Amino acid sequence: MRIDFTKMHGLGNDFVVLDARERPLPPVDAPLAAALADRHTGIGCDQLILLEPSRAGDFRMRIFNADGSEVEACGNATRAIGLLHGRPAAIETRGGIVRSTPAESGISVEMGKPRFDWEAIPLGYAMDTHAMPVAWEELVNPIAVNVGNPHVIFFVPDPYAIDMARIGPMIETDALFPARINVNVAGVTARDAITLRVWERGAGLTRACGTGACATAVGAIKRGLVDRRVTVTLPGGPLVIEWRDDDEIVMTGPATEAFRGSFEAADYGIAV
Ligand SMILES: N[C@@H](CCC[C@H](N)C(=O)O)C(=O)O
Repeated sequence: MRIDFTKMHGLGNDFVVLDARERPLPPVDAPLAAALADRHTGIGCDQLILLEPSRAGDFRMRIFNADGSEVEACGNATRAIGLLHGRPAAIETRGGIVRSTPAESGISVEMGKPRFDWEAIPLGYAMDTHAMPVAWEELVNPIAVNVGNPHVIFFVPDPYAIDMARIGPMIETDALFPARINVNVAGVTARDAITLRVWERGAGLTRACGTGACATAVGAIKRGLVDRRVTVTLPGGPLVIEWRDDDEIVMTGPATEAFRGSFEAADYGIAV
């Protein structure tokens, strides 16, 4: 049995998309997701996206990191799936319903409302999440926010001076974060501009992270560093993030289909 996939990306954060909305597929579990995501022995991606029918929205989007872990939210994948769908969609995720709409400059997504309480991040114990009294080497006093998935944000003079490949995994797996965490290092360059790099939970350094851009913009607004509409520039390019007065975070940016293909189920140990 051959299984079709679509390879997509948002600013270079790349996805293998399996579409089970119309026709059921064999179950996807963590080992299968990790095998398909492997860049040497599989198709290769930062996240595997599985689309399924939903009662709560137009369809459900399940998100697996490259290490196989299933997670709640993915901003760039939501834009990619919005592009694939071709019209406005209410998309059910583990993090809640998100709404994508085609826009002049790509796809806009209503990502939901941020949460700042320590249990919602989640943290391992009670702490002020707006100015956390913690440090990892030169990374100090972060802010933590959950935008569907958990993020910690450090504001630094130059994000490109931080050795993220070394310090990112240390923070991601610190006991303070029982569900692990996405690690953002951000530099504010103007009232409407932020430079950002992200060490993603379960995927490592990616070219872009949509939820990271949302969390960082919200964190910078909370600290009074930027205005409520800001361009966040990642290694892969810019996203525009607005934190509206009704508390909703709106992300706008590009999404791209790279190619379509198929694989033999048996090659990945899928019994049919
Ligand atoms: N690349 C994504 C985030 C994917 C999930 C994340 N690694 C997590 O574990 O929460 C994005 O664009 O938001």
